[in-house]
Amino acid sequence: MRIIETRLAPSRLEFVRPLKTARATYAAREGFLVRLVDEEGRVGQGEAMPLPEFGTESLDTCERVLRGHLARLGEQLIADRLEAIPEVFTEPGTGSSWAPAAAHAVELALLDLLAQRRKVPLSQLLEPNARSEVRVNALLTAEKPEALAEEARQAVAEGFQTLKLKVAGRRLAEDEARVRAVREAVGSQVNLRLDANGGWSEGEAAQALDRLSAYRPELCEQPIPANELQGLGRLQQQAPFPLAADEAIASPELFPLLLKTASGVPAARVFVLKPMVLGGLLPALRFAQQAAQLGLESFVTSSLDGVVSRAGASHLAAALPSGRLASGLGVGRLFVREEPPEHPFRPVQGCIRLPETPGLGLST
Ligand SMILES: O=C(O)CCC(=O)c1ccccc1C(=O)O
Ligand SMILES: [Mg+2]
Repeated sequence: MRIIETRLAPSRLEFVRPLKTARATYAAREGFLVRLVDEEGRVGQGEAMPLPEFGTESLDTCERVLRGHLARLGEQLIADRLEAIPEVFTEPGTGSSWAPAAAHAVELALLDLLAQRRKVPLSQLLEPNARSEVRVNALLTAEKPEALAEEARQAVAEGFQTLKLKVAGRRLAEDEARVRAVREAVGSQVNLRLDANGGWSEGEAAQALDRLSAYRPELCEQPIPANELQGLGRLQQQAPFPLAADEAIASPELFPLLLKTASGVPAARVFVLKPMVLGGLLPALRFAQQAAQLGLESFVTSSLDGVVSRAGASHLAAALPSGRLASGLGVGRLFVREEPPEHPFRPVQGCIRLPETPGLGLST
């Protein structure tokens, strides 16, 4: 394929209310939307929404690198093969300019085009046996136990079977009251996922996981800081339920160490794949396949980004080796307004049913 036109537009998504994690509070998300037009007039869409706390480049670097990628795109003939796509935005010999959000945007727009050219949904370009729907979790954002319980009841009434709750950054007794309130509100059949965003020390985590296990969590994301891979592996050996590495998967260079830490065990039983952080869908898929061969599971989440990225992440989720764990892609309702406003990637009954149209399945 040949790219005959490229477009870059800034994008900003305002949260309905600020989202607090153990590490940061977000009022809005900012990034860029990319459009690539091929020689037959098809339009491929991509999006970059950097999240520097998770190891991506800054907004400024993202724009600079993205403009460079787009300038080079017009100068080459790109083979109509999956393997050819990464070569477009990995400049030979410049390993230092790792800008995953910029790479994600270009990769996604090219994948959208390639899938349209092959006349298949993006999920099937990634994996011929991709599933046709993905289950998603509801992200609960309230702070107090009573408000959380109400939010949880409402999510279950809307059809969500997996709820996710941020923990850490406050006293364990408070978190215990919050987790208990949610469990009591929804009963034993709903999956309750915890996310500490690295907010505990190893000792605190051991105590918290032990205490919170009484409420039967499905898993806990990132109990301790991202760089403590051996500590995470140790905690997982002791923990009464699965731990999930999230912030720890800061770049593809770490993949081998996550699957086998210095002590010989994997860092966790589950891996959270954020395509924006990993530089695209293809590196994320490759990692999930390696993990699955070792009996380790993965699920996909957005990094709180826009419709275009979540559409790509939904196709990736459908292509993963297993769809058992719900994906973190139901965050659209946290934003005041989205672009495009109408799209098929809104969960219905806790499920995103993938469009059958070729490519991403987003109108342009
Ligand atoms: O999983 C979800 O539902 C949403 C994704 C999410 O929580 C998230 C979004 C941005 C940054 C970090 C995280 C996280 O999982 O820690
Ligand atoms: Mg997380």
